[in-house]
Amino acid sequence: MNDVTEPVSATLAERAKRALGRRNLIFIGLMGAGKSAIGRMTAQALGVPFVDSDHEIERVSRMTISELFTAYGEEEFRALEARVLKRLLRSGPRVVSTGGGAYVNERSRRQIKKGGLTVWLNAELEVLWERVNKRDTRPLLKTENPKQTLENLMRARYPIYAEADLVVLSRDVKKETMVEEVLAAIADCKKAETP
Ligand SMILES: Nc1ncnc2c1ncn2[C@@H]1O[C@H](COP(=O)(O)OP(=O)(O)OP(=O)(O)O)[C@@H](O)[C@H]1O
Ligand SMILES: O=C(O)C1=C[C@@H](O)[C@@H](O)[C@H](O)C1
Ligand SMILES: [Mg+2]
Repeated sequence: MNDVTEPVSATLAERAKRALGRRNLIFIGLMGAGKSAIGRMTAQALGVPFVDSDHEIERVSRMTISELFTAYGEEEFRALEARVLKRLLRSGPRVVSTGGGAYVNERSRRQIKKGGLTVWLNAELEVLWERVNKRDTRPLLKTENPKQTLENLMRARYPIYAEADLVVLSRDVKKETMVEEVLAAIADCKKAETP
């Protein structure tokens, strides 16, 4: 238990950093929720390193996510994702943004839960669709009706994402506002750090 009273002058970022301790902050949520964009800015605000599992997978494999799906299929991609996450989560504190399907995979979910505090960027379909329909880099949305596919993924995944420690509603507000809400959620989080 941390029963040290925070000085009134501590900024939101300082309070969040203290609450996070040595844990990682792990962003989860659907494609377009803002895990990469908001994750990077949150790391800057906290003054801790940022890593993005999709980017790290592309770096180590020297292939794009789309190429990996085409060459090896989703199952192999998930196995690689789990291996990369295990390494990224080894030491904290860091901000780790995951790919949209990572938390849905049992092996990765176990590692993520063990690896730190999870924050789900929860977003409505229209918000996600507006963001993802501009690019065709997401292999799971290369279907006849990608908006319907996105809705199906929401139905299947939202009950699982809901297991996160923290939930922040991702919507069309300034990214800085999103970061502030994430920091406030961490600062108010009652989940104690295990030694
Ligand atoms: N609050 C916001 N307002 C406006 N645009 C946003 C906001 N948050 C994120 N975006 C934009 O939405 C797009 C998708 O965001 P981002 O790439 O961070 O999503 P993601 O959750 O990492 O998706 P994926 O799972 O596909 O990696 C980006 O262009 C990003 O700049
Ligand atoms: O939602 C998903 O399953 C995915 C999301 C992306 O971040 C990538 O990890 C990949 O396109 C799979
Ligand atoms: Mg991303």
